[in-house]
Amino acid sequence: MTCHKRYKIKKKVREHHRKLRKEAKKRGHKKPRKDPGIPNSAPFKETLLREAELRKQQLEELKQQQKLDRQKEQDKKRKLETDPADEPSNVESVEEFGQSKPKKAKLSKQNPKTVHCLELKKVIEASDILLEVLDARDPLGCRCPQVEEVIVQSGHKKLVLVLNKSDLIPKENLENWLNYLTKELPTVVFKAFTNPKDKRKITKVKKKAVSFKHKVCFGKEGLLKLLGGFQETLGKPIQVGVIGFPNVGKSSIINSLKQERICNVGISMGLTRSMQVVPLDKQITIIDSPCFIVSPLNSSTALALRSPASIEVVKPLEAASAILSQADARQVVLKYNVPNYKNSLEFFTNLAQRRGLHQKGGSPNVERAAKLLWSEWTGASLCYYCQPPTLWTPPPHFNENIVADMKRGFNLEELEKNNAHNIQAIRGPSSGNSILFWSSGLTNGIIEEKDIPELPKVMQQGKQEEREDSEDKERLSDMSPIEETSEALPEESIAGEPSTRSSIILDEKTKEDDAYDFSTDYA
Ligand SMILES: Nc1nc2c(ncn2[C@@H]2O[C@H](COP(=O)(O)OP(=O)(O)OP(=O)(O)O)[C@@H](O)[C@H]2O)c(=O)[nH]1
Repeated sequence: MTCHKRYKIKKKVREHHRKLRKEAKKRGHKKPRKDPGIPNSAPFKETLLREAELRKQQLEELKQQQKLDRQKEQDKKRKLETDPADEPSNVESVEEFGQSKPKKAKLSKQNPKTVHCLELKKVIEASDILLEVLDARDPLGCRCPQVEEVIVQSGHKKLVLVLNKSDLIPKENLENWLNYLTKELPTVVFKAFTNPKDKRKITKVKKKAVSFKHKVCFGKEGLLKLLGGFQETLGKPIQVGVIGFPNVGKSSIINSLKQERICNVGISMGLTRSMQVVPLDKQITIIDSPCFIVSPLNSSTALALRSPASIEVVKPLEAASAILSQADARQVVLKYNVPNYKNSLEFFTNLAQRRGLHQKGGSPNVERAAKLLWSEWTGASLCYYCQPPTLWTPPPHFNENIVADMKRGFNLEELEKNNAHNIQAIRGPSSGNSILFWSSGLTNGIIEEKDIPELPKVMQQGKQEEREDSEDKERLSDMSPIEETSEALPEESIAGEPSTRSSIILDEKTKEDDAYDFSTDYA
């Protein structure tokens, strides 16, 4: 927005408020007095604030309940009005990437978990090699035994582990994990290209200037050589599927390999919703996939860290408390610069005060503090690490024959050399600067649509509306990807669009500014 337009709006708003005040004065209304809150000198201020916070939460829960009840009633009414035959009952078969708009619209009407499962199965089916991407901060927690079992049972597919985000863990820890994982499967140490301006809002003009050519990424050559070598032994073009839990960096790896912003990347979990085919060269094609669906039977920490927020309902306070319970309290206190805590509520109260997260009246906003911690632990900058188990025990779906079979056809010596070189080159944090975390182990996933638990009807409807909204956004983004995504996802920029196009859009916007009509737009 231009300054001219902004100042014009501000002026009009001031005038409008002045007018309202004048009218209220004429009618004899006085401004209600502001609540000064609890004075600092009051005894038990903390307890009182916490009680107030609890009361507010209860009130919100009540409101939520009422909203759900209202939705239930509306749902009933709608059901009576519409023809039940119109409802999507059976799962439609998903078309290939590049599917037509009406088919996309049909997909969006399905349970998103079903769509994820279908797309994932398609990716597994279409691939010769599957790259299971693991967040180096919790590699075991990013492995899904159910998906691995399907790949092993297929008999002829290869599984390779990619230890991504290796810049976020200490070097010794990275070495230990590499030693542990290579006992089982070929493992590649990787650090994908990430946008340094991840957390800031980037202007559209700056965004297009970001080039991949000079950005730091480790493990690309090693991975390409590994895939190239395998392709040569096979003697035919290969398809490589990239799979994993949300936010582990699947799309970032593809972008790094391609040196282009070809896939959507972002801090929000579950961004990729359908498979995307990216040809690397004539011989190798990479396929991006939506994330695994987490089984509700997992521990609450696994659910908090691995559930895509776009399709799962997770309460921030519960999720953050679960994460906190498995982190080293001493290091957490040092990292967040808060006093020692006895329970998670006390920690979040302290954190909210420390970060200036207050509600009206001055009470600490515990909910926002919990959200902040949760987003940091699922995001892309917090350094934490887990220790690998002391003894290597193969998962039940692996035996020695399978391990040997999975390694056949790869040049493992070259891979080892590349990994050693990358470990030396990657600058990770020291163990004092990162937080020790106790992993919950392998995370169970759902691969068959029939295993997906049914959502309560009311929630289905809520999610349906959300999806329709995002479908509309998608349609808009088809017209101008950079424009749209910059507003939806300020944290991370998205796939490449010819730079001229965004500048045209900017020009058009600037022209529009002068044509702004306050009386229609503000009213
Ligand atoms: N520090 C660091 N951050 C990374 C790395 N790789 C990816 N990220 C960040 O992790 C976040 C998630 O990356 P994505 O590539 O969108 O992850 P994804 O697995 O495709 O996510 P979904 O589409 O949600 O399944 C982004 O903010 C990336 O910038 C890495 O090697 N190091």
